[in-house]
Amino acid sequence: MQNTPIAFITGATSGFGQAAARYFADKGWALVLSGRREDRLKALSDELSARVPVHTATLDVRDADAVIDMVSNLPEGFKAIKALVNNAGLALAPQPSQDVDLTDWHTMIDTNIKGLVNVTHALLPTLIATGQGASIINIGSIAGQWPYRGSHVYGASKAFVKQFSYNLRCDLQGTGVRVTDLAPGIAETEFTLVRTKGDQAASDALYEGTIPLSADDIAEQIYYIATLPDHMNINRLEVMPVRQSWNGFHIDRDQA
Ligand SMILES: NC(=O)C1=CN([C@@H]2O[C@H](COP(=O)(O)OP(=O)(O)OC[C@H]3O[C@@H](n4cnc5c(N)ncnc54)[C@H](OP(=O)(O)O)[C@@H]3O)[C@@H](O)[C@H]2O)C=CC1
Ligand SMILES: O=CCS(=O)(=O)O
Repeated sequence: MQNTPIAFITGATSGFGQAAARYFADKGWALVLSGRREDRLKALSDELSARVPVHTATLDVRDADAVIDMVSNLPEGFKAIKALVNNAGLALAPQPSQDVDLTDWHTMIDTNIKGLVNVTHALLPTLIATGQGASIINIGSIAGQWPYRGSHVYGASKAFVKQFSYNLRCDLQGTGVRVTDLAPGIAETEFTLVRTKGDQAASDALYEGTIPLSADDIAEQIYYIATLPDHMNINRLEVMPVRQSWNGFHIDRDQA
């Protein structure tokens, strides 16, 4: 266990986080896994702990005190984190800004921005102690780079993730800790079910007739970034499926 690298993954109950937990376990990493759904954490721990050491904690990343408490009480053998995967996040309200409830905007800011900041702040001393080869992998999005209708605060929160990642790199220069903004495009997970507040038909329709990224595709990229040679840092990695590209500008025209 002494030389076993440890990954700390937020949002491990579904999608990218769950796939990353499995991927890192396959490669022999020890795992600290968190999310709000305790039953799913337990099932994942039952599945993986026969192969690698696993510590789980139910955690809402929006709760800064709970994050500090969890990180300060990591059990022996799970303290020397090598890779932090800041993955917990969500989009809400795909409709235009003018039709969105303010609470949905607040939830995205509290989770995607403040939650990611809470976890990063709590783990920075540990990651700096690990030093050379440590990584912070922040899950951004193409929405942080490219505007589209209905992206509003979600895209803006991921633009924060991008710039925070770059700025962290500046401050961590000399510590050996790498920072990456991994920005996926359309990927089939529970993401759209959450975004549409449980509309399975809308979620299915989004992914129908195309080939989106899978959670496993992104897990592989996360692992690739975490295991690069110590002297290499990928600043930002944007990944889309081949069947996704950009839209044109929208022009508002008078009716003929
Ligand atoms: N799927 C996609 O197309 C893309 C997704 N992303 C980003 O990838 C990340 C993972 O999303 P994805 O796997 O697709 O979606 P899922 O909905 O499948 O997974 C989201 C995960 O985040 C966790 N989570 C959400 N809110 C909180 C919270 N307050 N505290 C702790 N955990 C939380 C959920 O766990 P629980 O509910 O148990 O707390 C769940 O494990 C997100 O940051 C998302 O923005 C980026 C680009 C593309
Ligand atoms: O972050 C999610 C990808 S998309 O829905 O903005 O394309």
